[in-house]
Amino acid sequence: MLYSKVTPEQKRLKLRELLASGTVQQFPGAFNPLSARLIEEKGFAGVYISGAVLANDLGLPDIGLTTLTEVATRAGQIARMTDLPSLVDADTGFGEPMNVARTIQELENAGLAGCHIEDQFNPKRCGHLDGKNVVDIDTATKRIRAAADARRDPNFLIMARTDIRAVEGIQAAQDRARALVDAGADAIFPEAMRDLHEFQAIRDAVDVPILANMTEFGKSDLFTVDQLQTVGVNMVIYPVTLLRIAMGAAERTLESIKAAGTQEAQVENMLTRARLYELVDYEAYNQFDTGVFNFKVPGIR
Ligand SMILES: C[C@](O)(C(=O)O)[C@H](CC(=O)O)C(=O)O
Ligand SMILES: [Mg+2]
Repeated sequence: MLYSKVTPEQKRLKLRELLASGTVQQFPGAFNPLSARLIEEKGFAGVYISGAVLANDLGLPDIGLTTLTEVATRAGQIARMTDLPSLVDADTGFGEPMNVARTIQELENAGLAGCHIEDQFNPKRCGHLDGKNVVDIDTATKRIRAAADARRDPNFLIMARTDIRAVEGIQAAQDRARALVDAGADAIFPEAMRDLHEFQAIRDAVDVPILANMTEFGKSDLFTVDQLQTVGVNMVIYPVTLLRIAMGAAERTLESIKAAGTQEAQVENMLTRARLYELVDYEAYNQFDTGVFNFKVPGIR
């Protein structure tokens, strides 16, 4: 009922354990707080909170227009719905290294288990689009050092994302990954890897956990967990999958209502009222009310 009773500290510890397990951990992207509960119920390891989803949900393109306040608020709303650890996309950290430091503390306050900070220039863009640019090594490492120094919970995961592969190639990505780890990154997100060999190259370059971004319509094939396991990936995200599916269903439903004059044909595809109530734990609220308001005190009429 209400929100998760697992504390942010416990979730961060859990994330560390998951990443140390040696098996690929799946983190689907929640597109709203309730979908985080669905992700947990279906047995996934954790929840990813995508910057693209957050921006698109507001009707904005994913080009760094969302603010720290918007991201921390929404990420906090999602994280508190689940007992699982949540990893949030903090884009380029929302400014200069000092802003990055503040970003980390706000995300800690919002109950996140960790975040990733990338080395793109602003305005940033989806890592799977062409025409990206990255900042120099000095700026990139300063962002990560500021992030690592700012956290108050040593288990809050600072993941460094590098977008350099698409600009300078896989060798540059290996070099940058090493430098980011030296600067204090706990994990590496190598963006827009072309194939499994490239994930292997990053695996060979660093000792920390690495993430695979299995976003649809991007530069990578959609590898299975078994494939990713063979190249030593620790965590896989499906960042925009649920939003794409939900919006696809919404579009088809609207067209069908328009054409048929009723939603009748779509009802079988819907989450039922009963299932929706189950997800929001409606029954527990009924019980809570009974306990609080239906008490009797002897002698009081
Ligand atoms: C992972 C990502 O950063 C996101 O915001 O979810 C995006 C996903 C996407 O646009 O498909 C990315 O840059 O890969
Ligand atoms: Mg993003």
